[in-house]
Amino acid sequence: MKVLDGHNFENKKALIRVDFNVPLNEKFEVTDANRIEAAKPTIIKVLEDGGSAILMSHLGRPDGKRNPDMSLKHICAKVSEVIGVSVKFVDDCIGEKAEKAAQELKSGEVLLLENLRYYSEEEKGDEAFAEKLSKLGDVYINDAFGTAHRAHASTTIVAKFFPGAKCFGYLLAKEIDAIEKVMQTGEKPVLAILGGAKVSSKITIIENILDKVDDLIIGGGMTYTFVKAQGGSVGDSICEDDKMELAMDILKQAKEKGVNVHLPVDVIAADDFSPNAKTKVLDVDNIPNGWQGLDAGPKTLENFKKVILGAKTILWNGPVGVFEMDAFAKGTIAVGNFIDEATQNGAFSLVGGGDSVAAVKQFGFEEKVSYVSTGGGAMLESLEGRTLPGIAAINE
Ligand SMILES: Nc1ncnc2c1ncn2[C@@H]1O[C@H](COP(=O)(O)OP(=O)(O)O)[C@@H](O)[C@H]1O
Ligand SMILES: O=C(OP(=O)(O)O)[C@H](O)COP(=O)(O)O
Repeated sequence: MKVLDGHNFENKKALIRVDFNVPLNEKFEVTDANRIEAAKPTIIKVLEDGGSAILMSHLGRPDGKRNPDMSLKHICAKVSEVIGVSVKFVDDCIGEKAEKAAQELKSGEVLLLENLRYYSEEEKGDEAFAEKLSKLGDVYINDAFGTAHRAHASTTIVAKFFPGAKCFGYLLAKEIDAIEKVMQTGEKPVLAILGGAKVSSKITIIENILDKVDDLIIGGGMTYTFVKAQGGSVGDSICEDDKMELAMDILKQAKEKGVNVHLPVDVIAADDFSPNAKTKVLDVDNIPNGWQGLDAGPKTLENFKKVILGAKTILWNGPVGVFEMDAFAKGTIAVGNFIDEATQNGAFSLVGGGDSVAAVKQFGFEEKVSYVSTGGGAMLESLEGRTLPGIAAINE
């Protein structure tokens, strides 16, 4: 892997693609600086070597127009605070103004460029636009894992203008390493816990990981398609009838590959999809009409506990219940606690993909698992086994 450590940035201007696509409140304040903190080690390495850092990112989806609500100037103060260096801002990312600001940058200084997506050329992966970006730095570093699944000008195309002078930042390297630990080099038994709403959105991941794991826990809304496919009654639970054949095929493939699949045996069922619904514990395959399964039941959690505590490598993607409602969050919290215990016992645990991180943060598991990914879509695509264009561009 072409990592940062092999480079010395003394007197170099490093053009760094970061993912500062962070949430802002109505006063345009950063409400979660995790992605900024995650990019800090790379920026500090460049500065400590005696180089300067030019940071480029997108924020939101302005669709090729200058939208002041999505200006990166809103986050400049936060970046300064996190990095501990006063960050300069220029209200463009290409052209004379940006080039002048980059030129004037001295060793130890940091410049933040305006939103890349103010130009439609960014998302189109336009070569001329990428070349203009490349004029700003001597070296290109990609540290934007959250955007590594996009073949955009700043994440992918720009790399070709830096032959021999491009590398991954520490964050991207850490994300790649975490994925490899689960998918290739992890100590056995390797366990994947897949939850979330629908089978259809996880199917490629399931098929890909069947070759990598020893155990697979399936939870959340996906459960009911598997249960109904095997002849169970799921009542009003979320179920994709058109995916039942696929569910049976997954179970068959798992058997052939020697993967132990663990499905819920009981559920917390509710008479309404609401926080105030009446609830009762029911067997997963005997849910009457008028009731729907919204969380894992007690026997299920006992089973999950054994499997999780027996695992040495754990991947967790997707909640096992409707965690947004307190009444149906217990299963997801319990799974988080079991993963915490397994991690304390020496297992490696990775959480990521989609909105999984939201659940982990809500319940304070961030510090308790080995690694929480900074990428939603990028992690999902990695778990699907796809090569991310942002990663390929550095390796080429
Ligand atoms: N039994 C269930 N019935 C309906 N929705 C569920 C159930 N279990 C989990 N969910 C929902 O799944 C959603 C997350 O699904 P998904 O987006 O696929 O996960 P992720 O984003 O983590 O990959 C959550 O909003 C959660 O409420
Ligand atoms: O936040 C992001 O993606 P994520 O919400 O899937 O983690 C990235 O910054 C990518 O943004 P995009 O999905 O607008 O290309």
